[in-house]
Amino acid sequence: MRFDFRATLADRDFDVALEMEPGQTLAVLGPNGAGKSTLFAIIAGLLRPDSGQAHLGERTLFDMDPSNRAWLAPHERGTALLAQEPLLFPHLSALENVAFGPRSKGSSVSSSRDTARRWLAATDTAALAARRPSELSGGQAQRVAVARALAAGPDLLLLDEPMAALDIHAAPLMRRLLKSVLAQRSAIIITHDVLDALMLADRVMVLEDGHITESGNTREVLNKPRSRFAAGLAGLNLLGGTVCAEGIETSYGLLAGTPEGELAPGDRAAAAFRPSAVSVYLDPPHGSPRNMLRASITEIEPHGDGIRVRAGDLAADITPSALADLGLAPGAEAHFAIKATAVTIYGA
Ligand SMILES: Nc1ncnc2c1ncn2[C@@H]1O[C@H](COP(=O)(O)OP(=O)(O)OP(=O)(O)O)[C@@H](O)[C@H]1O
Repeated sequence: MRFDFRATLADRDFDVALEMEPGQTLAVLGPNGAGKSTLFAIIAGLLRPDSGQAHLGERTLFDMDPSNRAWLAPHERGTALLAQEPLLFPHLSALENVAFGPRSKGSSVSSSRDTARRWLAATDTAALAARRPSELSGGQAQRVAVARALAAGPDLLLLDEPMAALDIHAAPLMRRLLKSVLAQRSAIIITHDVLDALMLADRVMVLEDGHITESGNTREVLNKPRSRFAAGLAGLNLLGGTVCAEGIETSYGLLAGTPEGELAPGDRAAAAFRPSAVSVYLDPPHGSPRNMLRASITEIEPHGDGIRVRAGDLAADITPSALADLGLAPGAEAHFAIKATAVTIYGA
């Protein structure tokens, strides 16, 4: 179902507009306090915005315009919210939890239970039907919660970090389950995980300080991020600057790279490159490559099997033995070499 939404909420500095085509899954990414939960609360009818309106298919979820005011209660909206924690009714069995939605929509007891059994089967939890939530593992309870959300037949599914509370064994199972249930279904998923965005979403939207800073096709945004936040998620360095004849002039120095799309001198652009493509030297090496940026080291931290060296917005991945050889420490001036072939430059 088509969904359009626009809302402002002054005391949270929230101002967001978005549109979704039927069957699309949108991933919402953003740092803590960006407004992701606020977005869901307004869509689900738990929070009133100051202005704006939203439509889901033919239904007006809310319209804050005084001349046209409309407000649907949460249970009338056709939305279902799946929280980080499963939030199942503790006194009901898994089957009764899942049957609750259809039952409260007026289905008979037996037909609600049939629907519940179907969704328990679809979420691979049929064998757990008689158990209470306290008798389920975290992963099992979250799968039952997915069944409960879907059994209500929502037109828009809201998933708030559904993998966050799961351990490393349960998360891949849940991801696979969501991949199958989200196909052809309108859904918005809040996530901090780039893998979820890539596997589950058609589009991503980056929310920062209550405003959208970037949105678009998932692969495109992660391959060519324009916001620092998306670049961080994609594991890329992102430096902004101005296009010049040799490449891009950044605050760290000139960077040559491969331009993508039409770029003219003077245009604002971004340069993206992997930290693994950056080498660190205390003294500029002889026969130095073209891209040599000078910066002061701000942090040194473990990263996977290696070491990540940061200098402001620049990150380089080096080996522990290189760190020992170089004797790097925060505060030291260093030279960061980046092969031009590893740098992509595109319009910002
Ligand atoms: N109940 C509340 N009353 C007033 N302000 C709130 C309330 N909840 C959140 N805020 C504020 O609204 C802004 C957005 O918060 P929100 O919880 O929507 O962010 P979020 O992106 O979901 O963050 P997180 O990733 O930490 O869950 C923040 O400035 C936050 O302090």
